[in-house]
Amino acid sequence: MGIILDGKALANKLAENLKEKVKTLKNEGITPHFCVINIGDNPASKIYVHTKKRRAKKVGLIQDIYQLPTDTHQEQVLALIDKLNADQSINGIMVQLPAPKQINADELLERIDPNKDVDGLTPANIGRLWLEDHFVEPATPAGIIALLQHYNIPLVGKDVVIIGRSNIVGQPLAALMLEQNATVTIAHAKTKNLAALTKKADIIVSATGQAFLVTAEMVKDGAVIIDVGMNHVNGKLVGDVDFDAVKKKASYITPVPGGVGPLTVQSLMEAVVKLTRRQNDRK
Ligand SMILES: Nc1nc(=O)c2c([nH]1)NC[C@@H]1CN(c3ccc(C(=O)N[C@@H](CCC(=O)O)C(=O)O)cc3)C=[N+]21
Repeated sequence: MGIILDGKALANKLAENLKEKVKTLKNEGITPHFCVINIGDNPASKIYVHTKKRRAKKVGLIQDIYQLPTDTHQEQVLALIDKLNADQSINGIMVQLPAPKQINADELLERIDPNKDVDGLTPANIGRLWLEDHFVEPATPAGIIALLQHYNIPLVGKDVVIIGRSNIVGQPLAALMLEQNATVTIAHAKTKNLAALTKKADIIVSATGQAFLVTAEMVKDGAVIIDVGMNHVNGKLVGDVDFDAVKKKASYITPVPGGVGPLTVQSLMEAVVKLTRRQNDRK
């Protein structure tokens, strides 16, 4: 029976440490200040933005939310990003994804000053990630690495299968795990035989948005299971993994909710503080 990787508990613990760090900064006259740009009324985004607001307040950060209407023009958002880039009092900027159809999200991300890139999603910071010379990491991958570290689950030499190749999860997580000397395979919708890959994996990470994608038959005895999925099934939040069945075979497994999600938000807060310290020439 697998041990539950309690992301919520770890996020709370890390938040306490971060709060102390922020206090120290405040005593030096520095209060980390970041901005979230949310375009339109995606219901999931609304929830995340509020979760962040709560967490930011708890840790002592200043967070501004720029809620823009669904029909906002690309140029308006670019102008806002330019303004925030130039504003010395702002330490971090992020654009909540997904954005409405008329918006070119890649162009928005490219416009963010890499030094203020809380999400680590600008081309410069994605490049630095693969060069193993990074100062900020995308939040969900950073949270997953923190979770594995906390439970003393090593990555060196492990066979990892990541299902999903998104810019915000699969790809950056592959870079971070490779950096820790794991052998990483990224599977995706066109992968020929997913089960053949996952059956051999020491660690499986699923980030697809397909409920019940990962079944017990696909999992090796003693594997570590990280579920990044967020799916609503009959009004209930579930991940990509058939949790009850897979739990019996896994050595460790993350629940949904209470697993990777809370650590994503915590990692964002950590990134804001990291960037703030860096902008003020602190290690
Ligand atoms: N630019 C950008 N950066 C992101 O980091 C980003 C994004 N866009 N778009 C969407 C995804 C998703 N994401 C989550 C944040 C919190 C929870 C979270 O706190 N989940 C709770 C449950 C929340 C609930 O009950 O709905 C949990 O898993 O326990 C989940 C997912 C951040 N994302």
